[in-house]
Amino acid sequence: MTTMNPLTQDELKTLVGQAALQYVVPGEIVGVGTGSTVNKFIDALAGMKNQIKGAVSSSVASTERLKALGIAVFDANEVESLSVYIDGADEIDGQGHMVKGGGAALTREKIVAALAARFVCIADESKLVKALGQFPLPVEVIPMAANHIARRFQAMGGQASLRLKDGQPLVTDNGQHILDVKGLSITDPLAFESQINQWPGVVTVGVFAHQKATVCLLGTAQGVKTLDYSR
Ligand SMILES: O=C(CO)[C@H](O)[C@H](O)COP(=O)(O)O
Repeated sequence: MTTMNPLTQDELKTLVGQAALQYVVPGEIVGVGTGSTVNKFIDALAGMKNQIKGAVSSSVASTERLKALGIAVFDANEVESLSVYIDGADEIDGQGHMVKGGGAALTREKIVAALAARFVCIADESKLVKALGQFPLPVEVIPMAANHIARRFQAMGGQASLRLKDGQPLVTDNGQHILDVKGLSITDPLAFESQINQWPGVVTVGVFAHQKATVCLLGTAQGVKTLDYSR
């Protein structure tokens, strides 16, 4: 008897990246997220580039990949709305609320997601959680507010650290910094997102509850599972 090898995380990402093509509307512009799972989607999208008008991208990295594959990239200001936005997540719960920003692109991701009627999340099954909060929460902040915001998180039981790259504070595509916050309990994602977004100096908090997923294509050992959050 032969035993089947379980799929690697990379293979699961490829599976869901390809599965997301079914949500791309021919003739339209598609919203494209950021990250290693989205990279698989972008590679698959290249196979249907002649059937779409192009993409609106959520990061410099995704823009470069799209352009390298011959897919036209539009500025978000050039589009009024999108039928669909496709992106990964660091965590997704049973209601479609997500934590995002592991790739530091959360602000542009939220902007492009806000333009779209549907958010299709693509993720391997390790991202599905009962409650958000295990993955350190990314928060994009104005640099001069970083320490003040870190102290506010500390007062609510979190530990915030400035994300570094090559020993220096990481600078986002928007010229800002990222705090990664551990130890938070996010029991009400909608209320939490609204609360943190009001703090002076917060550009974007990485909880996506107001722009939650409509559908999640989850890569599992049994294949792609579709979680529908639209009802
Ligand atoms: O929010 C993101 C980038 O800011 C990504 O969607 C998230 O980090 C998941 O990335 P990956 O597909 O590489 O696991």
